[in-house]
Amino acid sequence: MEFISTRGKVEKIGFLDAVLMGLADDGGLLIPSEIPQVSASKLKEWSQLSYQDLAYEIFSLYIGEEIPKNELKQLIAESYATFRDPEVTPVRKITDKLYVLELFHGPTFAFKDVALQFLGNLYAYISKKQNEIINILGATSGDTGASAIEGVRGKEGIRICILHPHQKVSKVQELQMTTVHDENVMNLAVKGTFDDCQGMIKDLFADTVFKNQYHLRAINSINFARILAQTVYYFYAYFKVQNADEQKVNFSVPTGNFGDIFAGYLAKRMGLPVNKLILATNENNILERFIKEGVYKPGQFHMTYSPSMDIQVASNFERYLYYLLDENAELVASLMAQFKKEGQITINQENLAKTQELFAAHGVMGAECLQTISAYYQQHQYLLDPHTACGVAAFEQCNGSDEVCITLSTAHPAKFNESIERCNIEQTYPEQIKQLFDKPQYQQVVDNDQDEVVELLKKFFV
Ligand SMILES: N[C@@H](CCOP(=O)(O)O)C(=O)O
Repeated sequence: MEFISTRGKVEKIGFLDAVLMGLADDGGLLIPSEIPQVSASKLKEWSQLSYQDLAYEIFSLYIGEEIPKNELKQLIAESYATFRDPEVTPVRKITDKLYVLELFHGPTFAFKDVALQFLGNLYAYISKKQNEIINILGATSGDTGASAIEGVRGKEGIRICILHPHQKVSKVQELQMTTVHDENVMNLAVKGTFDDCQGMIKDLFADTVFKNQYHLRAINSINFARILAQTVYYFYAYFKVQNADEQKVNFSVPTGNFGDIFAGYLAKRMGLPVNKLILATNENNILERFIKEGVYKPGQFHMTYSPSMDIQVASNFERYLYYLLDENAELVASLMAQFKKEGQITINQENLAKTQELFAAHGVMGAECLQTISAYYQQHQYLLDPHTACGVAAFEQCNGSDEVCITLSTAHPAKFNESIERCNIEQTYPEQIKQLFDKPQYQQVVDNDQDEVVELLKKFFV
């Protein structure tokens, strides 16, 4: 399998090089040169597999011979041995129409662990095998940071710096990142928004001289390995809910950076018979507006009950755009340049219709989010975190009467007690989260200033 850039200006590279490159050197995003196709008979075989065996089958399609079979199996086994549920990502039936795919059984109680436990181990593997320096630079609106740090903390040959928006993540998210006092970890709290943090790291990755000199590696979903690992649970969950009366299966996906839902899109393109992808978001609803109106244009930033989705510019939108525009890299490059200059992309009616055939969207406002948490707690004794609540509210808006829906539960409610308390629900923290409150924090608060960040990175990355 070879990888190319959405902007068409990068030579084809293999999987491991794509992982190391992170953001494509031409500023685009890496994607497989062809999407592997999975036949109906293969899907039937796969439906019987454990999570780990399924991950092995799917990863192999993209990794080929680059990692020997036994070593890949070992990497997968280690990555999912840290999960608290033997199924890794179990599916719970809530009603006849609604299933919840619990993605929060990993070390940091968020879906990011599913990919980042693997990517952390993969980086350690590459560092050892190829003697590569791995200096990770990432941006987070709360979950990715903690999960990436947990994935690589203490690992030899790896350093990690995470930028998060100061005081714009939940207390537990902040503690998960900043109570880590390992020598290879640096947390920068930027006085700005997640978009500022993501903008900064994207600029630094696009500066190929700086990137290569400091061996910058990505853990955000700009890295294709993240997307790949996240496709696995779409297959796994689909197989769990396939029903006797063969109702269509939708997925409702809380999303900010378009990465998780893009993984679902990729699964569908590989041959998984997903019906509709329901995009759930909050007041920061650029993606909802794109799906409903065909205009991609950042709006006003809002702090919400679901801070991980407080994002205006969604990284993976470019990957979708590439496929929507029939893999026309030149057109993608010119539209992205236009976006940089004019701050907006508008697609034509034909492409809007294509988008709406596959996606539905609902931006869930604060009151609706809290109402959904309360209602599901009272009626089904199931406590949703605020992001999952947005997913469930979007399911209620967008699911058809002859369809079932799997909502991705992206995080454990204990990560967002600020919102849960507003519903007058008292929850018990898992022990790992309770302990965080007694630990000292290590972070540097910095201005929203790229030069200041660069100076700190130069000292930290060797
Ligand atoms: N919601 C994310 C933002 C970063 O997204 P990613 O999928 O590109 O890592 C977070 O919680 O940090």
